[in-house]
Amino acid sequence: MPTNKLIRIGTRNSALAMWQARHIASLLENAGYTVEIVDIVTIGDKILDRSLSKIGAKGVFTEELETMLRNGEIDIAQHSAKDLPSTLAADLPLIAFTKREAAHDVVLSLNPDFRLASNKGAVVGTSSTRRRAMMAKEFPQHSLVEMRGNLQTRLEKLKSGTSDAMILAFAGVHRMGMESYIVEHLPIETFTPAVGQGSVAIQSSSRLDPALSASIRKLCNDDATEACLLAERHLLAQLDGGCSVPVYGHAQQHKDGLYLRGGVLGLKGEVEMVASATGSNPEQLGKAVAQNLIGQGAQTLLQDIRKQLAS
Ligand SMILES: NCc1[nH]cc(CCC(=O)O)c1CC(=O)O
Repeated sequence: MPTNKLIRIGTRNSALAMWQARHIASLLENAGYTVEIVDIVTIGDKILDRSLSKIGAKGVFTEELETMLRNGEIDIAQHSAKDLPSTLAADLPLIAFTKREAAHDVVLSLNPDFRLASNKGAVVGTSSTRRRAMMAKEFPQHSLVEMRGNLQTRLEKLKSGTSDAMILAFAGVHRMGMESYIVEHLPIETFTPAVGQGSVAIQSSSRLDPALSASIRKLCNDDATEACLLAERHLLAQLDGGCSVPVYGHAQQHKDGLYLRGGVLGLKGEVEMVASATGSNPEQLGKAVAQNLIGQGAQTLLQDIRKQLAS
């Protein structure tokens, strides 16, 4: 262990982010480090009256933590890997990805018998363009409402009758102990998760002591998850995606190598481009799947979508 035994972890202060920061803290404390959690309220947490796609800027949850990393106010920052832009500044690398939780989406409702397929027409809450597009494609009978805010806020909205059901990532629901509201687990094939969903990423400054950085990586990184996340993130970077456009990507370790499936949907699910491949090099795999999608016209579709979201 390096001589500097105190590690300061920067994090958003939502309950989910704090859970994740404590998770990282416990991995480090188990190895003898002392950890201080430095929590902040980000722009993304302050602006709740507009959808993320309308705020537009990438990194509304990450920029302020990046500044603190650069200033040396924190040693590492933890982020939901899903919330990270596909490309980061070269001086602020990701040094670890924690073992991924089940990555799928789930449906929450107060009605235990609620099912998306058999219900004839309900109000379903979601804030992501990916989930909206998938809903429009798979279950067009439902109407969709914006559900922003942290998971507790969204659960309160559900309880107050804002919607009959809502769609969330299993990972967050699990971490927040809200499983009792899950009425349906959505299949990875039709509701393929967002890039990075379910894993926690650790970002550092390139100025961090290399021995400390290596030690943090050793304690927190899961190699299999990292390979998947790198493939997914290279896919997203090639498409110039981000969490505000309806792009998905999910990699899994199969017997014959790393398998990556990715796609882009029109905002109303009216078109979909899908591609998949197997490989051993995450970067090459991500780029290959992206190239396939680009060959199908993904970039034109995404340009169109960005215009529609901006207006
Ligand atoms: N965009 C918000 C966000 N960022 C990460 C998670 C869930 C936890 C994870 O994917 O690791 C969520 C909530 C959700 O989409 O349901």
